[in-house]
Amino acid sequence: MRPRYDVLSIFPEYLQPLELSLIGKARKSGLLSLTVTDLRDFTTDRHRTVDDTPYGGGAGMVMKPEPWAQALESVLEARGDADVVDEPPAEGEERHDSRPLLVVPSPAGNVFTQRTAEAFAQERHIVFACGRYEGIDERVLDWAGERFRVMPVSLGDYVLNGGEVAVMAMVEATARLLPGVIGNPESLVEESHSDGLLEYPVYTKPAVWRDRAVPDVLLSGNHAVIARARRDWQIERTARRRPDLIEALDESDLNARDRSV
Ligand SMILES: CC(C)N1CCN(Cc2ccc(Cn3ccc4ccc(-c5n[nH]c(N)c5C#N)cc43)cc2)CC1
Repeated sequence: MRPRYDVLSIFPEYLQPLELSLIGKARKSGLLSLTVTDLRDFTTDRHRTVDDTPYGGGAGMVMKPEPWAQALESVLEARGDADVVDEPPAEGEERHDSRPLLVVPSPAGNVFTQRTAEAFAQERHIVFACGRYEGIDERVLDWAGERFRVMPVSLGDYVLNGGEVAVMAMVEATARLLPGVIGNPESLVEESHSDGLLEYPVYTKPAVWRDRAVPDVLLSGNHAVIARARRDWQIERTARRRPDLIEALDESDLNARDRSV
């Protein structure tokens, strides 16, 4: 599967860093397709207006619905597989919903986590709608629900000025899970959050740096003991920095991790 990601924004240049590094290489080697489109290309007035005053009053401006509908319809037409018919579901399986996923970054969205990134990495086509101002006219999300699976998503409990930063993070967190994007897939296994715990501390040469030595256990060559030490450091670090994650892991889960070392 070659996933397709479309990003709609009034600041397309904001997404240029996605042309760099591993994601840029993945695009160039055809592991994924990423297209960024300027929402203003779907306006009709000479000022290329995308916003207007809010009904009901209040501070700020709201993004007009029509440019969004035109842009989203254009993305659907460009899919080129509009006539794709979903294969009938196998016995006992749910019917596959081939509608693309429309991710709408929002302070009011469900929080994006590693689980969300893993789910996104299974998607054939994701459209990311970067809002600005006070947000997008709510009717757009309602209208889009006829053609997309609509998912409001928040990067976290803090306020940004728009959706672009969130989309950068989501695309990176998702694309790095795709086969072939990260050189060594092993490095995906022991990452923070991949197993519910924060990752262990890492060290490299020199063995002693500014009077600080690498923990002896890492120089022992005993892989079972090293693995055990790393697990202990993960649990200790998680308990100290993210006790909420420890609570989310039940006792048997933690013990199972210990047994697996
Ligand atoms: C009372 C009245 C003056 N209040 C005014 C502020 N309102 C909340 C409000 C605040 C900022 C923005 C700016 N903005 C526009 C599109 C957009 C997309 C994502 C995010 C965003 N922020 N934080 C995240 N984790 C996000 C994600 N993902 C922010 C966005 C939009 C909306 C609440 C009402």
